Formats: sequence, structure tokens, C-alpha cells
Amino acid sequence: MIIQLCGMSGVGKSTITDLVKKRLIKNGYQIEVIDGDEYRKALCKDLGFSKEDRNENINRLSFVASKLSAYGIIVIISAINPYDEVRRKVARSYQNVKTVFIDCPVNELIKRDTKGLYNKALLPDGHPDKIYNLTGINDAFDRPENPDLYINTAGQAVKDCTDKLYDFIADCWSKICSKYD
Ligand SMILES: Nc1ncnc2c1ncn2[C@@H]1O[C@H](COP(=O)(O)OS(=O)(=O)O)[C@@H](OP(=O)(O)O)[C@H]1O
Ligand SMILES: Nc1ncnc2c1ncn2[C@@H]1O[C@H](COP(=O)(O)OP(=O)(O)O)[C@@H](O)[C@H]1O
Repeated sequence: MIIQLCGMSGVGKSTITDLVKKRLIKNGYQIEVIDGDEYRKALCKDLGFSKEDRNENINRLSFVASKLSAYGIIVIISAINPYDEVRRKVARSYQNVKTVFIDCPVNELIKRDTKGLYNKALLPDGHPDKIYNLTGINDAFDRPENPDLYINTAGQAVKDCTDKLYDFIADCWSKICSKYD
């Protein structure tokens, strides 16, 4: 099973997946997280943030996910994954793919700004530190219309969001396993 997350920088993808991963391992599941930030330092280090590069990034991450998933490992792809077309392609190309939208209003993300990226994207044009392709500010994010699970992290405790994702994964996994009983 492949869980493809999508959501802008700072919505809580890493925070939630780290906790869900620990809990799944503790309860005996085999799980791997494919984290966009981590893979961009290795397998995807040649890629930037153009539409083409983001698409290629998700193509690579989902390919790796499919190989692990074929061994019965639950795989979470934790990336911004901003384009509807690519998310649909992943869902079409591989078996047992679920799409989870982690959401948070942009004004809250600007307040959180854990990596300082929003501050840089909001600098005036021409400023030497300004970034011009931050998802949700000056680059596109297609909000999924019918995700398999929706989590809004604004004003919600991390534990509640983690419980939601954990319960969803455990439920999907038990349905898949019951087909083989
Ligand atoms: N311009 C711009 N836009 C978006 N993100 C940026 C950008 N520049 C750097 N970063 C950092 O890269 C992380 C996103 O990488 P992803 O592989 O998840 O992106 S994508 O799915 O290919 O769109 C993202 O990680 P997260 O904050 O964990 O989402 C950022 O840390
Ligand atoms: N309900 C919540 N779920 C997840 N993170 C939250 C929540 N509320 C506040 N946060 C905070 O938001 C930030 C999310 O950062 P991070 O997990 O790195 O996001 P992402 O991986 O999507 O870029 C963290 O500082 C986290 O403590």
C-alpha cells in the first residue's frame, strides 16, 4: 500500500508521519517513509522546484514506493506533491494507492514558518534573498477535490491528526489483508 501525502511546506507532514511511523512499527507493521526533503539530498539532488522537476521528483519517489510496496511494506510518500495530474498518475500506475491531503491555511503557515521559507517568498521583488517558487505563495498547489483522507492541522492537536492518519492506515491495511484471508 502506498499513502501519497500532499500539502504545503509546514502543514505538518513530517511531524505527523514521524509519529505515525513510530506507532506503526511498535504495533508490528512494516513501514517506510519516503520524505521529499530527504530524497532531495540524495536520489533527487539534481532536481529543483520547476513544474517539470517536481513532477520528476514524484515520479521517482513513487517508483521507489512501488518497489517497497510490492514486498508488503506500507509506504508513506511525504512530499508537497502539488499537482493533481501527477497525483492521479501515481494512483493509476500502482496498486493500493491512497491520497491524503494535509491542509492548513496559508496565514497559519506564514505564522509557523519553521524553515523561514515563507518569510523569504514574501520579500519584495528584487530582494537578493527572495524565493520565487514557494508552493502556495508564488507557485501552484492544486487542492485535491476528493482525497481519501483530509486532515486540517490548524487549531488541531498533533495527537488528533496523528490518530486520524494512524487509524486510516490501519483500516486500509486490514481491508487489503482481508482480501488474502
Ligand atoms: N520553492 C520551494 N517550494 C517548496 N519547497 C521548497 C522550496 N524550496 C525549498 N523547499 C524545501 O523542499 C521541500 C519540498 O520538497 P518536495 O520534494 O516535498 O517538493 S515537491 O513534492 O517536489 O513539490 C520542502 O520541505 P517541507 O517543508 O517538508 O514540505 C522545503 O523544505
Ligand atoms: N496539528 C498539527 N499537526 C502537525 N504539526 C503541527 C500541528 N500543529 C502545529 N504543528 C507544527 O507545525 C510544524 C509542521 O512542520 P513540519 O512537520 O516540518 O511540516 P512539513 O513536513 O509539512 O513541512 C511543526 O512545527 C509542528 O509542531
